[in-house]
Amino acid sequence: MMPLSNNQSLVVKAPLDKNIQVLASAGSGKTRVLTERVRFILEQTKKDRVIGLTFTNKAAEEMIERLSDSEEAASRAWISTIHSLSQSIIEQYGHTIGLPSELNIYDRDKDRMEIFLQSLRDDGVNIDEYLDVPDSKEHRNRQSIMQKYMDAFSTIKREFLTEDEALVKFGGQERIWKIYQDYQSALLNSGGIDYDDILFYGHQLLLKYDWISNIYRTKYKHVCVDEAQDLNRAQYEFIKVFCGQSVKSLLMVGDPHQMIYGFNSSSSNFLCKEFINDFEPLKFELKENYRSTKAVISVANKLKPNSQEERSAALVGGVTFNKSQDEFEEAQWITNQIKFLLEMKNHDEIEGEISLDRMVVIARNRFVFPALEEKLTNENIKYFLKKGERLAEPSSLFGKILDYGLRVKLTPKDWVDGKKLCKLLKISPPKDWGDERQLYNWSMNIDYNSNIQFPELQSALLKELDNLDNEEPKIRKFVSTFDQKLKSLASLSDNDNDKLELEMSISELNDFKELWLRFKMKGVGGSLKAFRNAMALGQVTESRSNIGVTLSTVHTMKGLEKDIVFLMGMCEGVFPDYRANSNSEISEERNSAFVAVTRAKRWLYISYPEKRTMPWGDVKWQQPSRFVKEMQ
Ligand SMILES: Nc1ncnc2c1ncn2[C@@H]1O[C@H](COP(=O)(O)OP(=O)(O)OP(=O)(O)O)[C@@H](O)[C@H]1O
Repeated sequence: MMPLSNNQSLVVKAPLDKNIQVLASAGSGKTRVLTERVRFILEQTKKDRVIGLTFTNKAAEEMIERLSDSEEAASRAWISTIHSLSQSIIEQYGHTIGLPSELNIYDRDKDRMEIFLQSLRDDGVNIDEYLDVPDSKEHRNRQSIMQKYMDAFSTIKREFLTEDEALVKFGGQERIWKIYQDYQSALLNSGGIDYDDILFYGHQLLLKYDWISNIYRTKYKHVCVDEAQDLNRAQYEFIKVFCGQSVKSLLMVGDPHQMIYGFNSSSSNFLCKEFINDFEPLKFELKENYRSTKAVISVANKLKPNSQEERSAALVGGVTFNKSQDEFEEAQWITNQIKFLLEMKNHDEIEGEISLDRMVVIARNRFVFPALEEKLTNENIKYFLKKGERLAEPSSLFGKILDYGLRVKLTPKDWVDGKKLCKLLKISPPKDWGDERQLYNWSMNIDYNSNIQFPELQSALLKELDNLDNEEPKIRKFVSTFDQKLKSLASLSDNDNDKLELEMSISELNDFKELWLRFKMKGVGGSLKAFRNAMALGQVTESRSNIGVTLSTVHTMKGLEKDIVFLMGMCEGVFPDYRANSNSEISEERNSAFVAVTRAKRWLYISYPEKRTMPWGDVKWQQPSRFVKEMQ
């Protein structure tokens, strides 16, 4: 491995009892410095433990991978996302503030909405009548009002707003606080919490009970935070109270130019201002870009003047711009470039053979990709869409029953999933929720003559789910039983619809098995509850090897790099997004463009179409993105 630069080394070897701020540009080796710092702390001390905090599970895995050769790291370093750390605190001590001992995390937006609507009904609000308007425009309008409430609840939790602050922020709506509190109680009454609550309650526990925080503070003397430009109030306050007065070694690394989660209430102020005021850290800057060629750095610097310094040994590289008539011609152009590069095979600037796995096509959002996907498929070029950490919704009836059934089994009070299940099974929902044997009862109530697909199979599925041991579920056996059942049904069936349903069911059962195996490999537990929560927190998303050229949104490519980057669909309205109007929103779009560009190690191709077909069929003229104009 290349040695650390002098500046990187200064950070890694800084005194162990000091807080440290590192402002570092794209490709300057942040992740590298962070992992080497963890290694250094472990080497220099005999017993000290370190916590490394990241935003995504992928980033945590990347760090664990880089430290995998260190035995000390295995026993004395805990690398985790901020949410996972908080979740484990809640699991241990949540009962002290009245949280259920078995946590159910409502990870789907529409489930949270259902709980919100129920809390309004309980309050005597006739919300169903309100939402049931025939005019479709008005209907959407009212739904979006409800969504605004949900967003407000998230903001209250992410920004730790008090009642008064919430009142100011949401324009003097006097009832907002009461409505919010009712939603919170409704969540707890359904046996669960939502994603934002994880940090909210974790913070509350650490703040209220010194004895709990001291357990962690005594154990972990060093805390290292990656991508700290993306912290929001809840995350920052959580870290702050986690460290308290006794942790004297808090390292925060970040790049203000790459702050792209403003919609999550993130702000680089936490790294750049509050951290300085609260922790008085030593300050370091890393500007040299070790990743990219001169050509890429020069374009990045046009978007963000003086953000990057060229390393003296940087290669020349290349940036190409292309204007196409429409998105189909653009897709053709990219496909041609890919073929040309593959035929070239070798080039001095690329280590090893030029192959599809060295390439990524990045766009502002995933709706830009269809034309390209079609072209790549026609030309037999393998590709895959890079997924975020959220799991896809199941689409077969079997997959849905498996998913909702598991949730209800673990949280019998979870009426949200319970009701969905009853609807699918065409049985009437119970009056009271909480019966431990609900699934078994429902399996007996299914009417085999009703028109649900494969009622006997679904009934058997509920029974087997009910049978699973919570602590030591025999998932392999469960999966193989249903795999056989589904395959034998498929061999008997001659109805196309049924065959399609069975095919999807088999594939979703397989996904379930893969998730389980991945979960088991992680060694974070073996119970069904731990499994479900790992799914909710995105800790077990796809491990399947991805083959071909990567298609990714900017946000999913954060922190990663490829030799060859295509940046497509660069029109005004797409990138920057048409919803970005204020200065701060546009500046965040610029950060996103900067992140996209700086993923490139060697060559960058930037393209835009002059016309695009809208989802409703119209063809619309496009303006090239202002960012393209700046970069050209
Ligand atoms: N001292 C060094 N010498 C040579 N290469 C280095 C050095 N430090 C880092 N690199 C390489 O530079 C690239 C960028 O490093 P890394 O991913 O750690 O940067 P980063 O600052 O986290 O990037 P970003 O914020 O843009 O995602 C990697 O390929 C890494 O191996």
